[in-house]
Amino acid sequence: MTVEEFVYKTLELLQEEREAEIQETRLYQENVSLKELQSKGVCLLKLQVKSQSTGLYGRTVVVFEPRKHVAALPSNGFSPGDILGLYDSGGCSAASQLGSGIVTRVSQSAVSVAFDDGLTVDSDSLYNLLKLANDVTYKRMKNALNLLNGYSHGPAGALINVLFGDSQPSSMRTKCDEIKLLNPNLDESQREAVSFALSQKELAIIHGPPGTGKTTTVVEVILQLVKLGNKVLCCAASNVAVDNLVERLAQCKSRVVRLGHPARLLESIQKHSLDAVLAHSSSSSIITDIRHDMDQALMAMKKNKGERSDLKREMGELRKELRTREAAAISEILKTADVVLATNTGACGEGPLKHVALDHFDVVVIDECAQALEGSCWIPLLRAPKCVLAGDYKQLPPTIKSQSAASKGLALSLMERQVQLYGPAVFRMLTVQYRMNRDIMDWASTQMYESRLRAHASVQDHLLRDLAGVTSGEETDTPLLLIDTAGCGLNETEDPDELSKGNPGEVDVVELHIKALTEAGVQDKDIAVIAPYNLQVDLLRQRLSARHPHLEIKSVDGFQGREKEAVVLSLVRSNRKGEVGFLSENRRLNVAVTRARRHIAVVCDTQTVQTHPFLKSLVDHMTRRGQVRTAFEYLPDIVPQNYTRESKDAKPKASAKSTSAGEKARERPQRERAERRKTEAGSESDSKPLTKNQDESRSVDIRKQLEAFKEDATQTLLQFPPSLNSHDRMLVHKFSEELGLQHESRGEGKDRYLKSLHLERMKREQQKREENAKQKKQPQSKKTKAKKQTKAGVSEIAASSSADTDLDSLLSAVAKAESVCSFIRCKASVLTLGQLCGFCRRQFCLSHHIPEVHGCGDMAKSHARMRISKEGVLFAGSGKKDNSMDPNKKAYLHRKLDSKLKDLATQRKTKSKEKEG
Ligand SMILES: Nc1ncnc2c1ncn2[C@@H]1O[C@H](COP(=O)(O)OP(=O)(O)OP(=O)(O)O)[C@@H](O)[C@H]1O
Ligand SMILES: [Zn+2]
Ligand SMILES: [Zn+2]
Repeated sequence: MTVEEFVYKTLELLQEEREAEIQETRLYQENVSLKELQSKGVCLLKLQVKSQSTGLYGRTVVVFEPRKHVAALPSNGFSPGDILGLYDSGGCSAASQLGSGIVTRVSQSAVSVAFDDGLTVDSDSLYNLLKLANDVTYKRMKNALNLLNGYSHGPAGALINVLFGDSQPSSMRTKCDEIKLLNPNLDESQREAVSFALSQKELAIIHGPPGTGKTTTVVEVILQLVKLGNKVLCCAASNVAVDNLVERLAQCKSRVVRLGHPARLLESIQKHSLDAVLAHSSSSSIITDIRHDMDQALMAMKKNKGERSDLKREMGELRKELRTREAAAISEILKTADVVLATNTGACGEGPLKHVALDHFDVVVIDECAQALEGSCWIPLLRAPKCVLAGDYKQLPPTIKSQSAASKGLALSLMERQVQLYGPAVFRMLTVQYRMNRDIMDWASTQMYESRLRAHASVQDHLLRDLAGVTSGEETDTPLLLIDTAGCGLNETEDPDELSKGNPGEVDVVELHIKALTEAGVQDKDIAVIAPYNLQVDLLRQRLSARHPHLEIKSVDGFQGREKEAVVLSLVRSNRKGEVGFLSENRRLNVAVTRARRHIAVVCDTQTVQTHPFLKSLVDHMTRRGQVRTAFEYLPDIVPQNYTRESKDAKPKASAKSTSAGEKARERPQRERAERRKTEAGSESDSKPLTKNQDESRSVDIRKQLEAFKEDATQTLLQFPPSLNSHDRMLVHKFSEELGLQHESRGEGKDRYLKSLHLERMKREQQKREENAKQKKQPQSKKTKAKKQTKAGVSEIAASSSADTDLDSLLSAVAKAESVCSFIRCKASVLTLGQLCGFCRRQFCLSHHIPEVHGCGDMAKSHARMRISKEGVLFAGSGKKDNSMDPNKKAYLHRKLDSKLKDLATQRKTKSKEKEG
């Protein structure tokens, strides 16, 4: 591709992207409810002011937090440097904007925003924040691309030729194999990368997979370049990455200056910002004097209307003087600095860099290059004859709104384009990683990095149990844990209006696993919970944030560049079609998994996600190298899809019926087919630990044991030895569920055993216990847990006040209960935007209408299960196949199920009548 073609095409794609963004913003402001905006992560509603202060060179910094009863902010796409509009809680229309500011910090519980214009906020009011589209970036990219197109003389001529394939990259004549490293700890691959970067004449790429010390290497490259007398311009796509480099370089005593709005910089970095350096420079007192004079002139202008024109002239002169003085001071500062750092777009020619010559810099270093639009890289690139690009194009590319622009090439980063153009001749890969236990690393290494990664000895075997204060146990001894929800009916949400996806059942499992980890002594702050969907992130936060305030719960994209000791990944997707949505982006899964240092737990429906080969490779890896559990082990009361057990309060007699011999006989052939399918799928790849035959005979064995136990009325307990591996344990659970046997795991580690109890025997026991309890006249029913979370509903109010027979107060209580959300302590009005829960028939606001949120989760789940069994999915593992199920058979099952349900209902009615009578 020629420069002209590239520029032409990129400008067009950027335009398309820009239009998509504008279109989206317009949609937001016109048709979409604020609530929806919030769920898309572009706005935050009804925030209160936590604090406001003057800081940051005269700017007002306001910290916003959610209202008192909300534990955490909804998941959002806000990051430092974003431009936000401020609105009162009424809306987000352009007309009602109170001001705009820049995000300085975002945590799970607060957002800090710096406002330029002395704006003050009212600490009693509620505010909305909306992310504003920012066309400054576009303008700068467009400028740079146009400059690139017409580039004739400037320092980057030879570099441009290389980057467009017009001339081959070359290396320096003087070899520098005798570099004295400033950091003696660099490993072989890092040294090689440093020496390669120094010896290349125009282009060097450092490919740094997760945890391989890319920043460490880039810092060494920069320090070496400076030692050789080079002036370095160092850029990255994000403010965070730039600040990280500033911090590391400053530690090494190099003279650094950070360009950019001080509000966008980390506090520890601010002293290196141009503003701060300027304030401490020798010219600063003169500049302060001039500013002072200007302030006085301004005051005078306000007072003496008559002398205005004179004062105006004076102001003009002062302003001009200020500008020349400042320019001289800035120029001096930039020229004496060794390294100037900025974001790609911050390195534009209209900013402070206009005060240095175009050929001032010798090398441009771009970190995180794979996360930047190529257009933005051209802003700094035109300023030097050589560039060093660092990053990992196997992680997520920049976020692009327009799918079409992305697929037409906008998502291709400069780094990846060069690797495609020249191959190994222009890059060195870092191959020792300092983060992950090798069992975690191996999957990513094989799938993404040609099996070239090695785990450093300091991390290769590290486990959670090696952390101070953490006890050894099943959870903390394993680097890989797969919690399989297949066949457990923990389906993803199916709201067609909701663009995002959630999975409340997986939230339950994640909660229990977090509990196990923290009980073993792992600290909240060392655990990340990652989900690919914002809705799931919100459900997880609602459940976990209050109890674990330091637990980070984020989307995959929000975790790029980070690491945690333990990562719990909820993959969310669970559906009969095997749809995996944007989990199918391999790089997203790569990022998610490679955040983990010592432990990763993946909660997923293997049946659904295995339809995608890359996801399947992860499941296979975890099955082979790690522990596998089924969600049954976590949620003992979930019902497998093959086994229709009625709701808990029904009588045991009915339950015996539902596993009648006739029904079992009908299920068996289907189950066998499913098993066959499973082993066939396993044998397609060589990934299964057991051969097809071994696997089959193993499962037949276990099944026989369980069946024999069930037939034998003399036995009440069957124990399995602790030596059972995790796959076998899963089989025990699966078959026990299918046969209607109660089962549980007891003990820890080696002492662990699994026991199965005959369900009917258990029920008999329970019945006895219940009868005893009834005789003791226990008034409360056991199952009030769900109701506890909600306010007294209409029916309960009626019950309590009918005692007073005060009809008026009853009516007003009912009216009130109907106008506000029924969730405890929530005061949100439901008059216009309420949602009726189909299970408890109460009105909830949009934050609380999801059954799982307000306590109807169990009912929703059993409802969903019911529907699934109606639709013909009758046993674990049948999720995909049933499309091809014989329609006659399906109809038959359908009728059968309906009549059974009717039976149960009449049984229950007569039972309760008996009780009353
Ligand atoms: N040669 C080395 N010897 C020992 N530890 C190292 C070495 N290089 C890097 N590390 C360690 O590895 C971790 C990651 O390093 P660094 O911060 O440079 O990587 P990064 O580039 O920011 O991360 P990533 O590689 O994920 O992009 C740090 O804790 C660092 O101390
Ligand atoms: Zn409800
Ligand atoms: Zn509510």
